[in-house]
Amino acid sequence: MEVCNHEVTITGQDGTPRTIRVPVVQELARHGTQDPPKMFTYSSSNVLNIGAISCPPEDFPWVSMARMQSKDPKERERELERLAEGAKEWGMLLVSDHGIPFALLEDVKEVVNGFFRLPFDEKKECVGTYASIDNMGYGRNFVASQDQVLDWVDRMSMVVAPRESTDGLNVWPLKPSNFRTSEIKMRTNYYPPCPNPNSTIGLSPHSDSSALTLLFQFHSSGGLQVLHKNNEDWVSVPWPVDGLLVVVGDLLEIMSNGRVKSPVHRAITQANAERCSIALFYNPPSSMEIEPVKSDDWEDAYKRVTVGDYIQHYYKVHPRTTKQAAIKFTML
Ligand SMILES: O=C(O)CCC(=O)C(=O)O
Ligand SMILES: [Fe+2]
Repeated sequence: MEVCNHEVTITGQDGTPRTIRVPVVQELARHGTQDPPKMFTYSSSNVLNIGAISCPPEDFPWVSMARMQSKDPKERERELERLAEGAKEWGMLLVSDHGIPFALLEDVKEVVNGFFRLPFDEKKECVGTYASIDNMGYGRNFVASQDQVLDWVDRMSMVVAPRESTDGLNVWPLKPSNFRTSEIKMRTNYYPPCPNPNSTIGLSPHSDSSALTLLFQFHSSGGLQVLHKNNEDWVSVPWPVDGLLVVVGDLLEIMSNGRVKSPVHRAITQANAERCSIALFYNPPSSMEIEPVKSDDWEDAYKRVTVGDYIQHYYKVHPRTTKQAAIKFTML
């Protein structure tokens, strides 16, 4: 079998960058690999427990955009309270009645599927080269060291806003031609089926460095799990197919002075199903300084930080470490 590889630059212990080659998981799946390479599998000394409890949809927080924009101030207020409660307890919530036409979401799926269905060489060719701390372009999830167990995912990431920004625009795929219609910063995650879902992970546990993330998935077969902040249980997110999911990111945790927390989440793999998700990351400009909101009844827990400095730090420690280690950078 001819193996296609992503080229990944890692920084060695002595600080020198080195390029390593990592198999493209979509290609492994396409060739019907029954035994994922060791670099993707957790062993008995390095245990992965993908179990999670299920959560009835009515117990998971959601808000209605329609009610949030209601003419009735009481209804708006009630919905805002639900939003605040959900964000505080879970750090994420589903959004219904979002008003985005189903047909438009279907078009987005079609375009992203169109990209991932291209042969590997064409995908590589039609997405320009890139070099950035946050892994823009067509490639894979972060690789910090050669000893790391790698995630079973291929990704495409690009900076798409502000409009005048040229940062990352060279990674806009040229095919399919309608890929250029969006104005937002996005990352697509493609998780091929994996014959070994109990010893691989689609996306390792992480919190998002963003202020807010908006997530959209193509299949309701499941895959996203969130760590509940109180009991530290992994919970499968009960995510309906047309629902959007809003996730609190680290920057919002800092700005809210810890009133809302960015949740740790992960994506598992599935034996017989592929899955695709799109994440839109919303950040203030990188030169902006953010500071925790002050109030008399809440003790200051975070420092002022420049967005760019935080993101730089996040990617320096990511994914070798836990969320706590990343956000500690800004804690008093
Ligand atoms: O695939 C998913 O549902 C989660 C994606 C995600 O967490 C991310 O891209 O940061
Ligand atoms: Fe995430």
